[in-house]
Parts: sequence; C-alpha cells; structure tokens
Amino acid sequence: MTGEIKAQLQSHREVMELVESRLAERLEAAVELVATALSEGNKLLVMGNGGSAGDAQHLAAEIVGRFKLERRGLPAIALTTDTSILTAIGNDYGFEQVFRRQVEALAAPGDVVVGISTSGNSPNVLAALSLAREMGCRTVGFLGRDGGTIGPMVDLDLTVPSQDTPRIQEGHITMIHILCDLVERRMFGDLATNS
Ligand SMILES: O=C(CO)[C@@H](O)[C@H](O)[C@H](O)[C@H](O)COP(=O)(O)O
Ligand SMILES: [Zn+2]
Repeated sequence: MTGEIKAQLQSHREVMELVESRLAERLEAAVELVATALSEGNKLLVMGNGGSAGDAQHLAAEIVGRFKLERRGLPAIALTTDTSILTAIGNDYGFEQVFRRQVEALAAPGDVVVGISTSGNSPNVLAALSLAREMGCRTVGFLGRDGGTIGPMVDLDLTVPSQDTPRIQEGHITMIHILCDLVERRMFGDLATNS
C-alpha cells in the first residue's frame, strides 16, 4: 500500500508541474481580473458541485474573511451554501437551475462569476456561467480534462490537464490559494501593478 500512496503523491507532483508550466500566466491574468473587479466595487460569485462546492466556499471565505493580511472584508458569495435556496430552486425548477437562478438574483454587470468543474461539463455550472455572460459579468472557469463544454464559453479558463478528478481538484485549490494571496497583496500589500 505504501507503493500506491507514493504513486498518488507522484501523480500529484506531476499535475502540479503541469499547473506551473501551463497555467501560471493564466493565473496571473485571473489575479488581475479579480483584483480589478474587487477594487472597482464589484463582487465574486462562486459555484461548483461536490468537492468543488467545498472549493467554492473555501474561495469565498478567503475573500470575505482574509487570506494573510489584515484588511477590510471583500464581497464574495458561494452559491452552494443556502439549503433553503438550493432545495427550493432544485425542487421547483430542477437541479440545473440551482446556480443560474442565484446568478439572476444576485449578479450585477462587472461582477466576476467563477465556476469550478473538474469535467467542465456540469449543466448547472454551465447554465449559470452562460447567464452571467449575458448579464455583463466576467466569467472564470476552474476546469479539468479538456475543459469540457464550459471551457470555450468563459472569459478565462484555468483547465488542469489531467483526467483524474482528485488530482484536478488539488490543482484547483492550489491555484485558488495563490489567487487569494496575490489578489490580497495586489490590493493591500507589496505587489504593485504588473509586478
Ligand atoms: O470530490 C469529488 C471527487 O473527488 C466529488 O464530490 C465530485 O466533486 C462530484 O462528483 C461532482 O459532482 C463532479 O462534478 P464536476 O467536477 O464534473 O463538475
Ligand atoms: Zn474530492
């Protein structure tokens, strides 16, 4: 079993290498996009299913609370947390609408709407991002595999090139932590524009 554990850690390292070589510049673009939007008074809406729902909440918590710096709270909402809203929309309109309806209710032009999907194909995430675009929001996808149906329709995709859902999720949470760190330092700390 130790061999299997070592093999999984090795595959984690390989995915991290791919994140570094293929996604560092895109992640920098995401930092600029999010920092600019928040600086201009817009907010972040974040969603995903299963483990990615946890990642959505994690991202919103770092933004509303803090990452490492003492600073004012910034606006971010995870669309995965209110069981009354989720069950009402799911029950009355279908599970595909659970995020779209919240985007309709909460998003404003200029907001950044973030969808997290390891397959890139979750219909409820796709429907919400689609409406967000129509409403004049910026859209970001933390995706996996080949980016799926969501990849081509978001403004910025961060697609972890792996077929393995947990490894993709590990790529996502690593990028989410780097994003939170750099957005915070870009807005309140030691990172000037374009540094
Ligand atoms: O965390 C895991 C697997 O590691 C699961 O809960 C996983 O997130 C769920 O199967 C999701 O429904 C997958 O959806 P998606 O990432 O393809 O959009
Ligand atoms: Zn998982």
